[in-house]
Amino acid sequence: MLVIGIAGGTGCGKTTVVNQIINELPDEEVGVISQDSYYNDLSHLTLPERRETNFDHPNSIDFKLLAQHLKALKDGHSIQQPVYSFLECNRKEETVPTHPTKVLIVEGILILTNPEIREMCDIKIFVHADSDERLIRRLKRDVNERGWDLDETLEKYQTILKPMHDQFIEPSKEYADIIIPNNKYNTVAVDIVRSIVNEKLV
Ligand SMILES: Nc1ncnc2c1ncn2[C@@H]1O[C@H](COP(=O)(O)OP(=O)(O)O)[C@@H](O)[C@H]1O
Ligand SMILES: Nc1ccn([C@@H]2O[C@H](COP(=O)(O)O)[C@@H](O)[C@H]2O)c(=O)n1
Repeated sequence: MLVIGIAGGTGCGKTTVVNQIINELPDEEVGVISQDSYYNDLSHLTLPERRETNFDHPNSIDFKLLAQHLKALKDGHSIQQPVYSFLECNRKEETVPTHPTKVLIVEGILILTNPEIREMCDIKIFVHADSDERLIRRLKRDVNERGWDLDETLEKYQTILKPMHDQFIEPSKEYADIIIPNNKYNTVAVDIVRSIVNEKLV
């Protein structure tokens, strides 16, 4: 199994890049695991308390379970991947059966901050977009899709997202084998990664 780790700050375009890479590739050959599925279970908190959580700190992720699942998939075993609700700020009851594939992409803001996960990635990619681009994209998404208002999102950016990005996410760039500039759509970089994936699939 070829494991590709894809990190980068919120709104840099990780999900978009992943979709461009896997577009038209057979589902049974290429799998995707999102770090978001592995946010800690916060069922003991109320929704208002969960909404106050710092979701950009490495401690917000159950990296132990993620590493365990990656190892199982690499060893050829299926896993039950947790499902996350951004509206509820918590894991759902249901899980998704996820089977081993020839290529596995693991994506998330904090993927390259964890030594054990880094160790399991054959190729480490960091998607870069400038902070103003990322803030604009994030604002649109939080307000239109995730039930936050403008002021809440801006405050969260200043008090959590930016400090966590500077402390944990940006420094993890040094571990990347490939950095994809993504202020604009970068079809050349995506094609290079697609050709690496295709090589593994023949
Ligand atoms: N290169 C790009 N140029 C303009 N908009 C982009 C680009 N890449 C992604 N987007 C948009 O920015 C938003 C965030 O992208 P997404 O892929 O979800 O980022 P991430 O997964 O890193 O948070 C989405 O609305 C997406 O369509
Ligand atoms: N309940 C939550 C959990 C996380 N977030 C934010 O998601 C961001 C990571 O996802 P990207 O697609 O942007 O990489 C992260 O910055 C968290 O703040 C959230 O809004 N709500």
